[in-house]
Amino acid sequence: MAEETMQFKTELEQLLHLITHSLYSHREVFLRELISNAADAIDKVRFEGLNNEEILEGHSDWKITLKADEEAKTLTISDNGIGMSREQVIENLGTIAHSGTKAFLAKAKEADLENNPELIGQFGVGFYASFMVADDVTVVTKAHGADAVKWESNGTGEFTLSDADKTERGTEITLHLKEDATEYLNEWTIKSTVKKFSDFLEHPVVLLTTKKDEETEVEEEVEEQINSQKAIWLRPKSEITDEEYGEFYKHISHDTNSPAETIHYNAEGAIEFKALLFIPEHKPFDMMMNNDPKSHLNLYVQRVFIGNDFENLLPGYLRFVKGVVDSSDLPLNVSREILQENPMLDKIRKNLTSRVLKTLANLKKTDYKEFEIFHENFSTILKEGLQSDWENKEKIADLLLFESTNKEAGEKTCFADYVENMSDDQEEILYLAGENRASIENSPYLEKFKADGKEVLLMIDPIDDFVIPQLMEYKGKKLKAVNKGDIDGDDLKEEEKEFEGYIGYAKDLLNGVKEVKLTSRLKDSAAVLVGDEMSMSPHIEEMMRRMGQDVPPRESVLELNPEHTVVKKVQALYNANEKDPKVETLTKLLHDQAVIASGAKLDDPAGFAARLNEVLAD
Ligand SMILES: Nc1ncnc2c1ncn2[C@@H]1O[C@H](COP(=O)(O)OP(=O)(O)OP(=O)(O)O)[C@@H](O)[C@H]1O
Repeated sequence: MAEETMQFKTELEQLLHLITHSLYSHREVFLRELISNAADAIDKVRFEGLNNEEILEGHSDWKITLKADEEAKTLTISDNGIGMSREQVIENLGTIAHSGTKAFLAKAKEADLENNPELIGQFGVGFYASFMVADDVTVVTKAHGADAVKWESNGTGEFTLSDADKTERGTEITLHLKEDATEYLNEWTIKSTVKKFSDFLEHPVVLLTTKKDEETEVEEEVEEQINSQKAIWLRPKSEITDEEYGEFYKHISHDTNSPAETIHYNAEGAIEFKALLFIPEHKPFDMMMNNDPKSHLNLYVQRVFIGNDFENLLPGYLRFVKGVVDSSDLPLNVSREILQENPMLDKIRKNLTSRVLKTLANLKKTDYKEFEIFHENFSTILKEGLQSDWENKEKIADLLLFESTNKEAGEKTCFADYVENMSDDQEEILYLAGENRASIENSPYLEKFKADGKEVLLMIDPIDDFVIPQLMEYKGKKLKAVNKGDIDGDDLKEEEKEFEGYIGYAKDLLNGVKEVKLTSRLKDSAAVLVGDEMSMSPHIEEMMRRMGQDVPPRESVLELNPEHTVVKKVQALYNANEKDPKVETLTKLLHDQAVIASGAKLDDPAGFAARLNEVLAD
């Protein structure tokens, strides 16, 4: 096929511009990216070869080869992996921008890219990192059953494709190094960079150098393996340094920080596997950018990489956990679909889940400060487990921290401490969910409990209102939202007789109110709206409306404080003359203020303003 010139996709062009113009420091990451692509390509062909040996073409001496040519100023990275067909080259290296590219571009603009070159890896733009060090890149590649093809570009606007005469499957990437990047021709630099980033890679990384035989003066190529190739998760814990764990974590997570916790163990017994898991301290960028609800641990079977998309390896609510699971009990030569169904995976999941939860519980006990950082970043995700993992509900609940009426803003407590501090006569765990602490800490819903000296948990994470009710109870104590349903001892049946007429009037007058009653739950406030036990809190309804979702009309109970001057006044006015227009104005105002205090929005703010002005002018 004739030579063909094609345009990069717009986003890729922008990306390349950024890479070539902004990235001068930490450029060594290009080698990590290219070597990791080569390793992925080998994993892919090896995996496909399990069921279709033909594809291997008798060529499975897996190897990633680096070769520096001082004269030509080129560094070549080659592999005998899966290779690419012409169509795949066009797609992968030019026209399809990975979903993360846009996000990367947005982030790169605001971030100081020069000091954060890790962004390159975090957004899956790996191959293009080549242009940090090269002004011209050539890719020659051949896939099984396809013709070899050559891709070439100087990273500005377009790339060319032409035929190539490569005969063996695999990919060879030649970087023509920029004048200021020739250090990557240096043997020592190459070796130390590979050691740093790719030492644990399962496949050998070899360096080809030309050495002159001192006696014969004949030049010959020498091949030297430069990575130790020891899968870190297979090595004994005692031999692994924190740096090694840290580098490996960064490699698989694309995080730039060290993990909060490292979990490394061998499971033995009913099922045998090795796991190396990391709990991050902060949310890595990729997690902030996409909302994938699944976990992605890397699954190996007898050291062969199988994939990172096995949903039943770890539940979605632990998706912040990064790591590797390697099992020798799972069958190797079956399709991914069949493997996905294997009941062993469920056993592994149970084991991993309980290990992660135990580690978090231990972190909470031994390093509360570190745990708080973890909680700040990941508790919203963790809470999803209250809904989906009934078996571990209480263990998850034990890991949750909440603000409370007994603590200063920002200070947290947990269910266990709450229950510990409950007085003997208190039967329920009380909580109030809202948008933020400031908007709920003076809420009328809390008045009675404050007066009685009872602690109320203040739940200000938007997910709380959805998931906390699912917990139902903790250590036998029922959970009770103080703005929903009845509360003990708030009935004022006797007094209600006196207010009977007015209560009936108010109920008929007000929209969205299914019942009006008197309450003793209020001390300073005049009125409050109370939802059904199972209803959503008004602030959640508000949030859903803002997201364009349908919210069914709410029917609440309006509770009035018979001790309050305004309530007394309106009742007296009603008794004197039920047609007095002030009765209507004041009743609506009582309702308006209860709506505002509940965190909901007024249906008719202009009407409220008019009513308020009427009263003020009186
Ligand atoms: N050595 C290679 N052999 C075969 N295919 C390759 C090779 N290098 C890159 N590719 C293909 O090109 C695609 C794009 O590579 P690139 O490094 O830009 O992103 P990625 O590897 O998918 O993402 P990430 O870098 O985050 O892992 C790869 O997904 C792969 O399909």
